[in-house]
Amino acid sequence: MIATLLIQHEKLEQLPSGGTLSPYGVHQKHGQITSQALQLLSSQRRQFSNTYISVKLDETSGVAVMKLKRPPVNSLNMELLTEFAINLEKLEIDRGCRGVILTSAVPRIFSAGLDITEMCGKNADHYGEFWRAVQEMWLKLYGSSMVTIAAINGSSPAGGCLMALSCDYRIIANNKKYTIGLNETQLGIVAPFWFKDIITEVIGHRAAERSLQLGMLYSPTDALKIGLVDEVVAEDKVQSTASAVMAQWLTLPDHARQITKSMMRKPSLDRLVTHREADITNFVSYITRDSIQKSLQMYMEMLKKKGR
Ligand SMILES: CCCCC/C=C\CCCC/C=C/C(=O)SCCNC(=O)CCNC(=O)[C@H](O)C(C)(C)COP(=O)(O)OP(=O)(O)OC[C@H]1O[C@@H](n2cnc3c(N)ncnc32)[C@H](O)[C@@H]1OP(=O)(O)O
Repeated sequence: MIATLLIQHEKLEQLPSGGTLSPYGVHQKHGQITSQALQLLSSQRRQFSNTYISVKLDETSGVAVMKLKRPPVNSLNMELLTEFAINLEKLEIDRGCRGVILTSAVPRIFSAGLDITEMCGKNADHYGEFWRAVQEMWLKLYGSSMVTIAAINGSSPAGGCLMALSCDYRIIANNKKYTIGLNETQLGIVAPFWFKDIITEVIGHRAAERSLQLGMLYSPTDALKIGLVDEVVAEDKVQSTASAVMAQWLTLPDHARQITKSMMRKPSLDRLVTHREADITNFVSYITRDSIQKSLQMYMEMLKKKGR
């Protein structure tokens, strides 16, 4: 028992931020064994935090709450994406964790999507590396065998919406100011095929086509109407609803649910895995176009003006 806990704890030890997805060891430092074991046995919660992600795992329920914490808008830069993938992988291999609630620590924002500054004014190698990190985040989240619930406590455009779409269930706060959707065309860019595939899976072909072409951002109630989210609840009920839904999902045997989830998601995952390198090459050649760089720069200027 103690040995298992020690290994789990080692798996969950804080990794330095900005690390890579390389495997990490499970060797324990001998001098720390007793105190760590005692600490673990007396506590049902484990927490760890990186620069942009915090995780709290409740060992009694087997549910982790993962929060994005990159103010002002949780835009997804390379470091956050990498930390996200590492933390999710750590939870994935932790036997004590069966479900993850994904939410934001930043008021009024779930995530503003990909950090546009990562896609502007950099070189091709950077864009390639960045896109690989975006793919990795998605493969880990969409491919997770755990129950994943998005507790959307703020606006969630583009890449933020993709994260929510990749979860098993979406709960959004009932606030007209919050919007969610894949608005890429409004930036003058195209959502890649796997963004398109996932929104189509969730809301159906007709709604996805309209939504993607027009780069639509929906209020919570409109998002519910088209099935982009599963539930709209009062702002102060988002977390408790997420916990209640999670408890319901976790009443099912993991084995049956996981195989079913995998059956449903495997074709989309395989499509990206098979075309991963081509997708990176495509992204780099697309994003380095002068016209695309100009569109993104203009969009950033517009955002900055609006903020003043
Ligand atoms: C043919 C083949 C095609 C292949 C295609 C391949 C690839 C291309 C596709 C790439 C996919 C892209 C996905 C994305 O996620 S792109 C990002 C899209 N995101 C957005 O459009 C959201 C923009 N932001 C907002 O709408 C708002 O900021 C907000 C999230 C609603 C929050 O509003 P508010 O609270 O009023 O905050 P501010 O607008 O004042 O923003 C505060 C500061 O944050 C900066 N900001 C905002 N969003 C981003 C972002 N996504 N990236 C970087 N920075 C961002 C904003 O400029 C403000 O900065 P300042 O304080 O310095 O002025």
